[in-house]
Amino acid sequence: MKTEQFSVVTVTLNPAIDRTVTIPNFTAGGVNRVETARNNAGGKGVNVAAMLAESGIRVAVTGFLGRENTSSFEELFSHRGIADHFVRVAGQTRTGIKVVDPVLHQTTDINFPGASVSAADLAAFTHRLDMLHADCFVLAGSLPPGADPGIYRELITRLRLRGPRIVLDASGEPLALALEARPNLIKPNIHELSELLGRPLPDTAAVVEAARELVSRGIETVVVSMGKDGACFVTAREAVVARPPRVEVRSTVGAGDAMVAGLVAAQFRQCPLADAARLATAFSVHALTRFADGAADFNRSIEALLSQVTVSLSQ
Ligand SMILES: Nc1ncnc2c1ncn2[C@@H]1O[C@H](COP(=O)(O)OP(=O)(O)O)[C@@H](O)[C@H]1O
Ligand SMILES: O=P(O)(O)OC[C@H]1O[C@](O)(COP(=O)(O)O)[C@@H](O)[C@@H]1O
Repeated sequence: MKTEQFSVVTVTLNPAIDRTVTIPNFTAGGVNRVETARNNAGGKGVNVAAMLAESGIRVAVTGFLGRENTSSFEELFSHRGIADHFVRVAGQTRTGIKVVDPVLHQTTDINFPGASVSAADLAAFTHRLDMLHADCFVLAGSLPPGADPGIYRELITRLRLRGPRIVLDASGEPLALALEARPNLIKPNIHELSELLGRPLPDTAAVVEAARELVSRGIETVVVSMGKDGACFVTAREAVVARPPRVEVRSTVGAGDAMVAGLVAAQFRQCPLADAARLATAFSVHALTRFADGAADFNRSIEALLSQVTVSLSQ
């Protein structure tokens, strides 16, 4: 395989098919009846790539796909013009259940661990990654069984030699270890950041302070998403908070991934932090207000949402 150049490469080591079921008044411990059900190819880096492709950015995807159920992924990639560099491995890509409750307005995620990857699979993936060149790499999501928790740290160190920007969306031990390799941008949600630092983050001021702590450890940009309360965007020079408008949420699945996609798109526009916060939030709100089937005119939808986001400076 010869080397190929892209604007963005997203890495999803543990992709997932999202089976979204709509259940009005979903009750844990009770009998629940499904109103509608649908399957979408997903996983963090896949969702980021799908949105970037919609916005017109040339993107490739890699990671591991179980060779027994690739069709929904292949359809998505060919439909969106995404270059498919996933390594095929034995077995099936996991399917996760997303319960959307249109009455109680909440989404319940049931995520599975995923199929194991072997040492040979990991070697094939590293070889594939070496062939892919991009201005920006996005490493996102949980790890499949068989991958070392330090894998993001190692991948960042390896990619760093080639000089791209590196965005990481991870949690738990893989995130903690990866920080040592200093990705350019991370986007934990408030729960992931609280777990990382081992303390509660009761308000926005506490979140900004925690993000500054990570900036002081050498991460250029730390973005902390806080669900309906918006997100904090923090660099060494400034901190801003972006609040989404009140919208009718169809599903929160992929809202964080959309924010990552918006942050990457903002890098290509060379936006100041406040504009990047506005754009990233508009991407998230776009994802919240429709199911993952693509908008008739993605860029027009984003433009319309930009003015509805409230951005303010933080202390
Ligand atoms: N219920 C909601 N109402 C309005 N905006 C939301 C809602 N949930 C998420 N968002 C928007 O999506 C962004 C990312 O969502 P969040 O749930 O924090 O990410 P993650 O999926 O990574 O946990 C938020 O910063 C916010 O702008
Ligand atoms: O890799 P993880 O952490 O198990 O997450 C996978 C899940 O996250 C998603 O990418 C959605 O993530 P967000 O809701 O955080 O944006 C789903 O498509 C997928 O099922």
